[in-house]
Amino acid sequence: MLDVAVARARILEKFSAGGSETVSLADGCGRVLASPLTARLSNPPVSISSMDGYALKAEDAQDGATLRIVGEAPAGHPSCLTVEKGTCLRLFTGSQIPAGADMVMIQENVRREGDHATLLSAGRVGQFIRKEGQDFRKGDILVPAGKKIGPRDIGLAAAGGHIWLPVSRRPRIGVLATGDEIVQPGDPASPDSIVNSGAFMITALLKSLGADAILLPVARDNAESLSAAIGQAHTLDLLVTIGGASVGTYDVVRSTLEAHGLALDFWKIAMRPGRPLMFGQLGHTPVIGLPGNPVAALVCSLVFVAPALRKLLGQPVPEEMETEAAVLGADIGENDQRQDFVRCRLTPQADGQLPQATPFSSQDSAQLNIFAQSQALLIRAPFAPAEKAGAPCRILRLP
Ligand SMILES: Nc1nc2c(c(=O)[nH]1)N[C@H]1C(S)=C(S)[C@@H](COP(=O)(O)OP(=O)(O)OC[C@H]3O[C@@H](n4cnc5c(N)ncnc54)[C@H](O)[C@@H]3O)O[C@H]1N2
Ligand code: MOO
Repeated sequence: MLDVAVARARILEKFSAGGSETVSLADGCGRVLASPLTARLSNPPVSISSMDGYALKAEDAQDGATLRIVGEAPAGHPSCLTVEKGTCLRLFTGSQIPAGADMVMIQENVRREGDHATLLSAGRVGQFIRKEGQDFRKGDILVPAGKKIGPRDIGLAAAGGHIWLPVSRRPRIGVLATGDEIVQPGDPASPDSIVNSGAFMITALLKSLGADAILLPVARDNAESLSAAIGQAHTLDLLVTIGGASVGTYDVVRSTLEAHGLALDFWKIAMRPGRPLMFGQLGHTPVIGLPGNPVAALVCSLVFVAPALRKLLGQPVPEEMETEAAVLGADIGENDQRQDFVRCRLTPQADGQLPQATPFSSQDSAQLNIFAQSQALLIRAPFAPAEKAGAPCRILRLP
């Protein structure tokens, strides 16, 4: 059986960035930036006041000094007056700093009588001035390519003068559940049916990561039904199938795909859960066959499908899975030949200490309730020895 890291590398080498498109700033949140976003203007574009008060020369800013007020400049209405020695200009938060002034005295520290202002404190050069380009300068890179755009990036892009954003096209990923026993959520329950939790869960994950994930109609365990679904594969960047990949008589996914020309790369890997994982290429479309057990399907999606999607989106993908350090919260037995992804609870520890990862007692790959309560997967290498509580370990946080 293939090693997990080798299987991951074999999958990832078949994926590269898809195309890009332009969306409006208002539609950009959650998309992945396709090329770096450069400031088209400086922020602030000129030096402005950060307080309501008076612009003056720092050399005049002595406690008790009285200055003549030469005019007023509300924000958005700059004054053409120059602040000379012995004078000041009334301004407000966001007002442009007038020529000649090099500081702002906050109005709480000024007593105004008619057109004269008496300073109630001293001041210094630059006080309460937001300098031109203090936030960023024209030409600065504001958001790097490959970043998933968040609300703060939208604000930055707006301030930088952008109304259109270059983003990666959303990869089209078809999610195909298979099985005669599979019914859709909400369908009348029968004792011999299993609800299609898998495809809904995988579609939700892929959408949250930026894909145009398409929930395909459930295919039955026969070549005709599967063939109908597979016929759409050429319109997809990736086809993900769920179930029917094992060794049972009715596990016909692989044979049907092969009859349609699937070039099988591998089938079965040394992973728990996830042993029957399959990967191949159907024409131009890669196909990842996930195991039917829903926990196995999602764990495999995190390890293999999510990084493939990142590559399609043009995002950097580290060569190795990104795991975190933790300590075991309980003793654990030795592992067999499969790399284990153990559902566990994470207990935060005091500052500076690693979280404790405690495995759930049941690790059945069909148990969604325990899976939903898990915060991480404890990763155990093939043939890892038994370990005691407190021993260092590696975890993969669950989304
Ligand atoms: N003799 C063997 N039996 C099995 C082996 C094996 O090596 N030898 N492997 C086991 C492992 S590990 C897994 S995982 C499963 C996976 O098998 P399949 O990928 O063929 O999946 P199915 O048999 O179709 O389904 C397994 C299980 O999951 C349910 N299922 C399927 N699709 C969904 C869905 N979309 N949503 C929710 N649940 C789903 C299905 O009803 C079955 O109960 O095989 C073991 N057997
Ligand atoms: O490894 Mo199968 O993938 O759940 O139990």
